[in-house]
Amino acid sequence: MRRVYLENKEYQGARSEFVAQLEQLGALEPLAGKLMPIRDSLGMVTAEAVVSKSSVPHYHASAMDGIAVRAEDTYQARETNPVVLTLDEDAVEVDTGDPLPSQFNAVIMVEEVQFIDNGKVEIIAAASPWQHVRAIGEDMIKGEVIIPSNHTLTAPDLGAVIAGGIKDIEVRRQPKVAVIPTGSELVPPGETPARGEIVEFNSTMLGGLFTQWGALVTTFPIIKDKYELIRDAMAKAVSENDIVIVNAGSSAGREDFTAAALAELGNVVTHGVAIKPGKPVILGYIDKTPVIGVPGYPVSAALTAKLFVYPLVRALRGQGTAEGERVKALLSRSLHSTLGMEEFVRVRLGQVGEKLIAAPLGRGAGVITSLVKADGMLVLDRLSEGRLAGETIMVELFRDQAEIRRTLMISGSHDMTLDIIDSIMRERYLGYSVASAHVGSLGGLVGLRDVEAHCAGTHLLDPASGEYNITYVKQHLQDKALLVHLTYREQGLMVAPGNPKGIKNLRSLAQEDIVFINRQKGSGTRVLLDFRLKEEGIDPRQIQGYRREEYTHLSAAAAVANGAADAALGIRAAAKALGLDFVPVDRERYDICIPRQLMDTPLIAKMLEIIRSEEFRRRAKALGGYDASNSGSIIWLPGEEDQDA
Ligand SMILES: Nc1nc2c(c(=O)[nH]1)N[C@H]1C(S)=C(S)[C@@H](COP(=O)(O)OP(=O)(O)OC[C@H]3O[C@@H](n4cnc5c(N)ncnc54)[C@H](O)[C@@H]3O)O[C@H]1N2
Ligand code: MOO
Repeated sequence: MRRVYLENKEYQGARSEFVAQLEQLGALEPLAGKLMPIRDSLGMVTAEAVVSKSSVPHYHASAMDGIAVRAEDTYQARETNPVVLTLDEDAVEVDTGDPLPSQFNAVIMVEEVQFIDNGKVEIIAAASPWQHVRAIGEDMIKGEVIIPSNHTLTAPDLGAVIAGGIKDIEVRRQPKVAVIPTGSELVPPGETPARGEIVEFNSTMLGGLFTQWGALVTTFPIIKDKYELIRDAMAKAVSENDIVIVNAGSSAGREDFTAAALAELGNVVTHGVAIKPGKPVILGYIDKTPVIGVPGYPVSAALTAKLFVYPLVRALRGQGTAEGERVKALLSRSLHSTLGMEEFVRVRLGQVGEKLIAAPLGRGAGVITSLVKADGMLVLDRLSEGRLAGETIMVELFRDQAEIRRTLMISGSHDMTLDIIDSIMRERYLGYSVASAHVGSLGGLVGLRDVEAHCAGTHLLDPASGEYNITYVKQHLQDKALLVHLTYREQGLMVAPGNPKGIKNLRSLAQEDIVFINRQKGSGTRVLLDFRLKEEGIDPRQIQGYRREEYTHLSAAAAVANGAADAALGIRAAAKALGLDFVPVDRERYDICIPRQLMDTPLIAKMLEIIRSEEFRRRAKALGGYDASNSGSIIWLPGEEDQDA
């Protein structure tokens, strides 16, 4: 019998309920302390306050190189009335850190002392008592608390503890967390997966997160989707660990056993929370050990670990709850969300003038690279159906803002050469990078009106003139922006290797035995196709598959590669990437539109330098189908006569 019972609990409520039940069991008490050498304690949490065993300094010490004196002897000293002191009687030479001889109470810096003959010195200014002296206990006093309890130890903390005369301190035992990867389709890292098999990587990612959070991680070998195996692994893990994570098998599939096994051995508090991704998460415990079933998709796994496991690790370590830093940002494009679900969206961030712009990354729960690229994460409230482009949203930061200010935000149409700009930027200017927010050519230009990116990539053909981009920039940005050329790229028909159907040109698409796949309306490629069909007098209705649409060059290429279509219009680089043949149709101009007010900013200057470099041209050419020989030339400046590259 297949029993499907996924709840849909509200997130905050589900988390509080789980934590409350664990607290009631006494499962979240901070772990006991153990004595540990201070040198090994970085990042550990103190189990008790650390009290200084000695004062620092433990003697009155000279703070400067100079002479120790009795302040009273110097009170009469003036420039007009120098006081002469006899060394080894009224004064004694000392160096920084030396004990201050007991008969003295002040130090005069050597620069202010005039050495004269016969062991005499002359001074021309009065010294005040205790000047340039580090008195006993200036830093810490014996018996004083140097480090409080439940404090996460930093590098200066370790120094201070040693200065206080202490070698070993009581730090909390690190929570032991077991990670059990499950799934019959999984193969260990390094093996080549057959069709239907997946390389197991979640346990490495999850283990890494738990290690960063201060846990000691044990990773189990891959457990097959067999009820008894999962149950037994869970039982073993619980007996040896403080927290147990079972990865995958959390949902409603025929081989999803985690919840049932947990129910047999212990208690399931919640199965299913209204969050996206991460919905099928399982929260429960066996005896006093929390057991969390995190979903198999990597983004769901990482997110549910952060939402539900991180607070437990912190509690066991004796740390309070932690909230990441949140800042206001403007959304670069509209996002829809499901009413009733709290949705977490990874974003790239860029600072454009005064505005922080958030560009959403891929939302699929299986897209682990969205976590790799993310600068932060935003939450779409469960009571909202989405947010519009330009709305202010709160973003939790993953990177510091200084780094974000070194990010060039390019919106508009995506192109593979933007990745080259990013690579060169990172190689030449450490800490700098490029974030691209794909909103389509037209969307990019419209966004520049409100300066929501530093620049935008565009390849919009004006069917009236046969010219690229200029009309559109004039129309949407008037004299507020200029156009810089990036590259020409070849558009053509992507066909199966060897071109088995003998496709020669656009006219071939009208043949009965040819199945085409199109790009979405509004894309530059679609505009180009329709323009050329009209030019050649081909009726779209003659083309089989004209109404089937793909959204990117690569997905159109993939449709040809897997036989779903015989041809698609796209750039040569996409055909090359998927090993397809290519029948050239046209060359289109891809330019970058830059708001005038940003022309002199360092990020734009760096980009221009990069796209004018030989290296950029060479790497673009290597992609196939690109001609960047004029990259960086100014195509159009407002107020000037139109000109072409
Ligand atoms: N009918 C329904 N189907 C699904 C639902 C649902 O509510 N009803 N939920 C979907 C959601 S949301 C998620 S998330 C996934 C979670 O599924 P499971 O936790 O059962 O995980 P699996 O199906 O076993 O795996 C999903 C996916 O992730 C890959 N995976 C698993 N473990 C690893 C690993 N250690 N390393 C790398 N990749 C891993 C696995 O191969 C699958 O591709 O269910 C949806 N379905
Ligand atoms: O909720 Mo699932 O975790 O989106 O992929």
